[in-house]
Amino acid sequence: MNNQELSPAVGALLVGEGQGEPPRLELRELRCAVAAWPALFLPPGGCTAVAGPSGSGKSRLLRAIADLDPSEGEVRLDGASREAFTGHAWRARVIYLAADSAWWSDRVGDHLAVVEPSVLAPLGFEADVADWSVRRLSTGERSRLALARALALQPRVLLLDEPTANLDAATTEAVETVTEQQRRQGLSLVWVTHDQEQVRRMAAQRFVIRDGVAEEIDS
Ligand SMILES: Nc1ncnc2c1ncn2[C@@H]1O[C@H](COP(=O)(O)OP(=O)(O)OP(=O)(O)O)[C@@H](O)[C@H]1O
Repeated sequence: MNNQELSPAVGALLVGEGQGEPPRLELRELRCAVAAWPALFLPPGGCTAVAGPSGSGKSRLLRAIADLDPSEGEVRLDGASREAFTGHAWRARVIYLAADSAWWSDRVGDHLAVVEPSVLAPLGFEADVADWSVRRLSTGERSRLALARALALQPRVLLLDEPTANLDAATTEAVETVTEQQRRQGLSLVWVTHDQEQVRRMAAQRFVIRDGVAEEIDS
């Protein structure tokens, strides 16, 4: 088989293999109950966008990568197989950020591993947000604080499920700025969005789920 016969994703995978450094996140033949992702090569600091019709399996695939749902296939982090991690250790490094975040205590600060002003301030919060009640949060505040909560755990990969769907333009920009900052420090992102302008701004790689299969499309 020559390189022209390879899908773009598999081609990138082979290029990455040749460079010696393992990808931050690598998928081979990942399959969950409703969809499959044949190949993904995501470098440190990289961002892959995922689109597809409602119900096509975007959330389920992200949950499968995070090991929140059962799946088959190979998932690697910095070259290490997911099987080498406990579920808890994997999910601390590969965090799934749901579109509708769950909160288990009424005090915001109880959810933050650290109160990090350099993350909270660009998202529009001061450190006293730790004392806020979760019940008072608007939808957009919940989304932004869920992002801050995830970043406080210093993940290696963040799986973002429509993180700006409920946000206005200014707040969307704040989320993109914070995630860009984190990418410069090596955080890798898989970003589900229907916003094509956002895809152009954020992602070098793009996948679309067609007939239950994530296919790479030209960037
Ligand atoms: N726990 C579950 N058990 C069985 N089927 C499920 C479960 N969760 C989701 N599904 C189904 O799997 C399919 C894919 O759902 P998923 O939430 O991944 O879609 P999506 O592409 O993220 O859609 P949207 O853009 O509307 O959020 C849907 O048909 C959904 O009804």
